[in-house]
Amino acid sequence: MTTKNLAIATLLYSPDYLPGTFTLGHQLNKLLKEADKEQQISTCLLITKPLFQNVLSDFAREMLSSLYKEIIQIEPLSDNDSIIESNNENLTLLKRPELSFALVKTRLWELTQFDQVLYLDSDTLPLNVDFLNLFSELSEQTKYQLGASPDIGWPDMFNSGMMMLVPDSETAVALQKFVIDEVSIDGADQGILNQFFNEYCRNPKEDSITDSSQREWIKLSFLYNVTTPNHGYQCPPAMKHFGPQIKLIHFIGKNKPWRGGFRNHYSSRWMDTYEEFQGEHDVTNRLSTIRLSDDERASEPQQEIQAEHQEYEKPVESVDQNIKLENYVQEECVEPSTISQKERTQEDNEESAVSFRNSESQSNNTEIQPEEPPVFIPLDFKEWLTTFINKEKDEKDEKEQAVRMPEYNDGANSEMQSVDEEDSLEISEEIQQKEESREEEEEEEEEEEEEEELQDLKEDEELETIEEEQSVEEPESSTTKEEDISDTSCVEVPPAEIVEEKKVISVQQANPEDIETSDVAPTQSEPEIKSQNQNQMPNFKFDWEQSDYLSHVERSFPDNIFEYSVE
Ligand SMILES: O=c1ccn([C@@H]2O[C@H](COP(=O)(O)OP(=O)(O)O[C@H]3O[C@H](CO)[C@@H](O)[C@H](O)[C@H]3O)[C@@H](O)[C@H]2O)c(=O)[nH]1
Ligand SMILES: [Mn+2]
Repeated sequence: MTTKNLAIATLLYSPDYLPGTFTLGHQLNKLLKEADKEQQISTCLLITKPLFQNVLSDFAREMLSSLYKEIIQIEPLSDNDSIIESNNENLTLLKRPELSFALVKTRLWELTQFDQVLYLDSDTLPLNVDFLNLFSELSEQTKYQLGASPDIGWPDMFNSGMMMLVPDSETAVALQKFVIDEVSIDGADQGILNQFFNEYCRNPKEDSITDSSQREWIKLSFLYNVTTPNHGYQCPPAMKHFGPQIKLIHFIGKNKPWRGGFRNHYSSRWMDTYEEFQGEHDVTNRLSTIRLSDDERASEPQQEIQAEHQEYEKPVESVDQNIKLENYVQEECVEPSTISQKERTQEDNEESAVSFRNSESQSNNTEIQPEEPPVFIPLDFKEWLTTFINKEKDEKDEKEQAVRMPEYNDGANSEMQSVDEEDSLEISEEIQQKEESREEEEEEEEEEEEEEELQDLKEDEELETIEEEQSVEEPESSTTKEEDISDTSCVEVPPAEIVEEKKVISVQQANPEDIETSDVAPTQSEPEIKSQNQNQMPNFKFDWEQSDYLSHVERSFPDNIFEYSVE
């Protein structure tokens, strides 16, 4: 009997998913060791070439290389731009423009050095060794088959965040041709892969593939890819029943556990694993170069960093024990439609900023400072900026760093390029002027919005008891009272940032003067405004996002991350 070459693979094409990629790699190694399958099953990371070579720091590259046995650098698909263009309409419905590039998952079929591959999104977390049973369950899998669990959004389709596949060059070619010829249902990989492998999604008339009838989706148990959040009406009792059998959890949607936008039993488990990874890989020492602005230094986040350091010195345990599975079943499964988004974010921020780790100090702190929720800092952001992103080029010229990208999706060059310095400065001034006048407009708008929100809040309170009975699709939709709730069952109400003009900004070293000004300017530091800013999560772009593919990737960060200076 010949032994099969098996692999578990994941994908990374932008640095903001690094925390997921690190945590997954760490967890995979831990579980493979526990199952004594380190030698039998390889791990590999598919990473885009420009990201690996030009964007990531040496430290990040080394870290990834130590976590994954193979680092496979991939190129965008040929015709990437036209593919993105043709899928734009459907992707807009999904409201996840950053996923346009996820079609590159079709390159998984090129990994013919392996006989079978288990693909996992970077936002997945295997919970125990049982997920490895997939290899024995599908030991007879053929190249025509794809193993995956149903998607909760449309259960006749599979979710493409966990897939068992048999790499095959012919399939890879056919699939990549299919991507060019067809429009994906969701504008990204999940749609197209379903259209290719899943008979429910095939269009016999338009289907130009010769042997498409042989292709087959093998429906796997949902326990192998339990997606969260899940607001399905069956979720609470099902979670109670099936919860202990879950093998892998998948944090779908825009809010990822490392972004801190939501919190439940599983995001806490993810956070514990992330901390465990950091503790074991000495990431905290790298973080010590972070310098906060004077104002912030005296306040909570700095203490939080110190607390983090102390935390890593002792063995990591599951510290966030106050969020238990039962709580998840009772509170998190059901959409808390009675809480307005604003209140929700405020709550989340208070919880997150106080500390994910220190549950004791959490209650104290929220009691002490109920009026002033501390600034929420996405932990990972500090790492991207200080540790994981190659900042060398930028540091040469501070002015250059202040250059703002001319237009969203502008300058779509096929190669990663650095902006010409002089041009950049001219553009910078021009953009700065535009930005200033837009900021003024935005301030006025914000004031109006504030008034509206106050009104909304009152109405939300009145509606509270009625809404408790109703199931609403997504948190974002719960505040938009103008929308007909019945319409939201399928189509999510656009969050503020989608409607808003796209903001384009480059990451720059925080200018101490700016920080002072912004500290003085009360309009920006009002807790209410901060909370509002976080709700809106505008889309920022980094200087290095000038390559062709990265120009399509939208960013969502809270405004206040730019208040931190970095040495
Ligand atoms: O900016 C990004 C976005 C995605 N990814 C990678 O691509 C994967 C897919 O993106 P993700 O945010 O995980 O998508 P989901 O929220 O899980 O959305 C669903 O829809 C996507 C588009 O069809 C599918 O790729 C997912 O598997 C499916 O679960 C991630 O896990 C990463 O591995 C990046 O590296 N950078
Ligand atoms: Mn995912």
